[in-house]
Amino acid sequence: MSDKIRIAIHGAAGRMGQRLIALGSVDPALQIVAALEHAGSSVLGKDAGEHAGIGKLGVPFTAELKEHVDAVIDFSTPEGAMHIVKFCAERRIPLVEATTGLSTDQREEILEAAQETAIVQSPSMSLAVNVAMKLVGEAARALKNVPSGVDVEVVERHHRFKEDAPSGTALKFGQIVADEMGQTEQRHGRHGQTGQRPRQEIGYHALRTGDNVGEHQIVFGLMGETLEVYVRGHTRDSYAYGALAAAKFVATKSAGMYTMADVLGL
Ligand SMILES: NC(=O)C1=CN([C@@H]2O[C@H](COP(=O)(O)OP(=O)(O)OC[C@H]3O[C@@H](n4cnc5c(N)ncnc54)[C@H](OP(=O)(O)O)[C@@H]3O)[C@@H](O)[C@H]2O)C=CC1
Ligand SMILES: O=C(O)C1=N[C@H](C(=O)O)C[C@H](O)C1
Repeated sequence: MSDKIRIAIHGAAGRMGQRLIALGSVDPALQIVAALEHAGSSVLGKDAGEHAGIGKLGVPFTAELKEHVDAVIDFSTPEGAMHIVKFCAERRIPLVEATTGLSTDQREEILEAAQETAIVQSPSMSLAVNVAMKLVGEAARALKNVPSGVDVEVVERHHRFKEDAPSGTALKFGQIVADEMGQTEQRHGRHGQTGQRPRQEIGYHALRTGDNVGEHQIVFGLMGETLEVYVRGHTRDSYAYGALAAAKFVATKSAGMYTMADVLGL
């Protein structure tokens, strides 16, 4: 019996799924044993390695997980995510949950599932983004009492295929700021006779252009100067490597909710 960590990828035919198949299959600590897709997918039965452009892997796309696995990684859709969260919670299978665009209720359900199994959840598995989250928290803490006020806006850029806006990462950056500075409102874009900017809001601006794999710019605007934290992905592999590290981390953990800061030791 191999001592490799056995993983399944959910949403395995997608943009992220393909990179996880490609990178996971050459990681000596891991074995990809299942490539999961939804029951209506046109790829069912096809080889996941061939679909990912790495040649035959011997792992066909399936709609149901039958194999024993040590962890599942989910990059799919909110509906897909809720399906696999329930599945993993019922069977106590550790889960890496990366899908964004989740509703408040769905996030609540994931928290409840973490009472049954170990879950690493983050809107970004990237090392640079998670370090940027620390920096943004630090900046918000340092600036929260500036007497003339600080305006915070989050600008994010992603590819034209992205289905949710603003990105889960942008919302997380905003949450980190609000937890420190106390803003109570979200403003999504501006148009027309908006009036002066209220203090208590965080502005979000979502650009969708070309094949951009993800950029986030957190702007702290003061009177007389501006501080910006900017983090830019060059390739989806930055998210995929983080998710594979999270799978190794979560595979041996007991039930609970974990973050990428836990995985990365930040
Ligand atoms: N946390 C992070 O670091 C990152 C998170 N993401 C998030 O991951 C998610 C996926 O992104 P991306 O790979 O670009 O998207 P894609 O649309 O390329 O991939 C999603 C895949 O999931 C499949 N799918 C759809 N519904 C279900 C279902 N019910 N069950 C199982 N699979 C399903 C899709 O199939 P079909 O095409 O047939 O619908 C597709 O193959 C998004 O929410 C994105 O925001 C992305 C990058 C990084
Ligand atoms: O859809 C994407 O591509 C990405 N989605 C995540 C998000 O919504 O924050 C993470 C990353 O920026 C790429």
